[in-house]
Amino acid sequence: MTPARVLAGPPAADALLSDVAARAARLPRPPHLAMVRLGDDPASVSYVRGKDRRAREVGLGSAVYALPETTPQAELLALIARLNADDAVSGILVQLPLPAHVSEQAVLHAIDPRKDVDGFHPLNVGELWAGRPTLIPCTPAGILYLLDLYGLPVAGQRAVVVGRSPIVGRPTAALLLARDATVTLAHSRTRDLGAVTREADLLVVAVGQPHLITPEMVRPGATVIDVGINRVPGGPGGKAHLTGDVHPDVAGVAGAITPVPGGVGPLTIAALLANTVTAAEMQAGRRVPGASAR
Ligand SMILES: Nc1nc2c(c(=O)[nH]1)N[C@@H](CN(C=O)c1ccc(C(=O)N[C@@H](CCC(=O)O)C(=O)O)cc1)CN2
Repeated sequence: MTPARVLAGPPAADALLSDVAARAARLPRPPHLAMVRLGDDPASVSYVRGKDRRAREVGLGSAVYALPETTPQAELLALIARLNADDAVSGILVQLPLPAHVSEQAVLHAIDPRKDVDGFHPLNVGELWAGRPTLIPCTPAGILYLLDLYGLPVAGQRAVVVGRSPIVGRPTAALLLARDATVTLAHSRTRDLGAVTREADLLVVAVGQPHLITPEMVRPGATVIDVGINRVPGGPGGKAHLTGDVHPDVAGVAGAITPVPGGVGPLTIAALLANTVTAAEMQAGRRVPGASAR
């Protein structure tokens, strides 16, 4: 069997970002993204820094509110209320995960749904599941953009999503359904996972378990989207290295596959900036909400 086509994330992210820059330039003022981070978790620091840098590169305004890990929930909610009320702010993002003393639900519910560029507010979640256009979580939006850019079909495909997280698994299933795929959502209690994944024309894996998906679990020729970002020991110089939820040997069976790193990850940031421009367009009365679920 010929090795799988590699679906590289960076060129797809660049294509999306050039569209973001063009749309931002057509607005009366640059869209502005406000990001809130609590604590100094190295991965969160790096992701927020990447979002801030990319935002500025494409002509968006960006501000990072880096708060101590011990910040009381009430203080965080007060900051969100100020950002909600500030007309200069187009989009608000609170980087996850949050420290244990802060309720993720309280925080995500507090963000104005029109500025919810992560698509995590229950109103936006509900609109997505209803199949209506709305602000869509960034990794799922990035996955669909990647599939479209590489010309891979979605409508009518048997899609299996492994993982039911609110950030990736659930919204990806909703989005694939909105795009007319036949969707199965598998999870940690799914019996005979291999039998389920072998049914997939399109397999999306987002569980955070290194190499969970092995070649015999994949239908020959299937498209495999690996969302796992696992830091495991054994990299050069004894350092940790990144690996996905999909075993590298799956590339010998699949028709197309995303690498880790350099697959879906870069699309997450590009999709966030696309959502920020969408939010700004909506606020400027230039766009019907979202218009990107289908
Ligand atoms: N408020 C949010 N919090 C989190 C989200 C989110 O969408 N909104 N997603 C993840 C983290 N994340 C963005 O925030 C993110 C994850 C991975 C990447 C990425 O580019 N990954 C690279 C590898 C980078 C590395 O070395 O770690 C890749 O896959 O090539 C970007 C953004 C959780 N929190």
